[in-house]
Amino acid sequence: MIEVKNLTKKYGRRRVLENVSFTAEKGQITCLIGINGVGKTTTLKAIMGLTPYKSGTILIDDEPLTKTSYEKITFIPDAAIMPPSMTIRDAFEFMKDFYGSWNSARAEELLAFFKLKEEFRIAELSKGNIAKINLLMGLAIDVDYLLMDEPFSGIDIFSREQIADVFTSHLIEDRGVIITTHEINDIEHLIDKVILLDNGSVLKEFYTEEMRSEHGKSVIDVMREVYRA
Ligand SMILES: Nc1ncnc2c1ncn2[C@@H]1O[C@H](COP(=O)(O)OP(=O)(O)OP(=O)(O)O)[C@@H](O)[C@H]1O
Repeated sequence: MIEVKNLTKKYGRRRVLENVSFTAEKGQITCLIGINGVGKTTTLKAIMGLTPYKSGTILIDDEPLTKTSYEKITFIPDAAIMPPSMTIRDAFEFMKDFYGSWNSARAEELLAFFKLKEEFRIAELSKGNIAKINLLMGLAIDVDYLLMDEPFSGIDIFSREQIADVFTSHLIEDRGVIITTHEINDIEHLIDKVILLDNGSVLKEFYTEEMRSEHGKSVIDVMREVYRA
């Protein structure tokens, strides 16, 4: 489990996260939702140790982030992560050399799943295909937790559907996933847990199934209540 407790972060004098607390379990998809600039990416970066924070605790399977926890967790950003001059084949070779836990068989399977070819060059990929390659790179490392920043943002409906299919396939296995989004429509059915953020604070944390069965509300219903209040 990933536990974020009372995370507070400032950029200069500006407070961008204020006592943010939530948990994300293994085997579940947790979604950080909020409009642009509420602090979703900053939260993911703090979990990964990519940005310092003022106060708070972040635990991964009950332990603070250390060199060994990096074997447990990976971050999939929303921009190209590989140099544009590389082909997908070069990128695979790079990842294989860099990560002991690179799973070549899974990478090949994902490449076929997304109907991409090894000879494609990163520079030539569309935004949707960049998103697929990023997802592929993250999923092909054998880690327990995946953090994904806006995996569905700005890409066409068919690519979204393909990416969504990965979330319901064996390719995710029993890993814990945290994704950020400001558009919930297409992915509501995939999500186990929701964290609603606003102005750097958690407004509400809930399980989607519980919300549906006990209160008859969808994520969008709850968002309307919370954000319009
Ligand atoms: N390096 C930085 N220096 C100063 N301020 C920053 C920096 N990075 C982010 N911020 C500010 O911190 C706040 C939170 O940014 P963050 O990127 O976490 O938001 P977000 O919810 O991920 O937004 P988006 O949906 O647009 O990606 C924003 O107001 C942003 O302007």
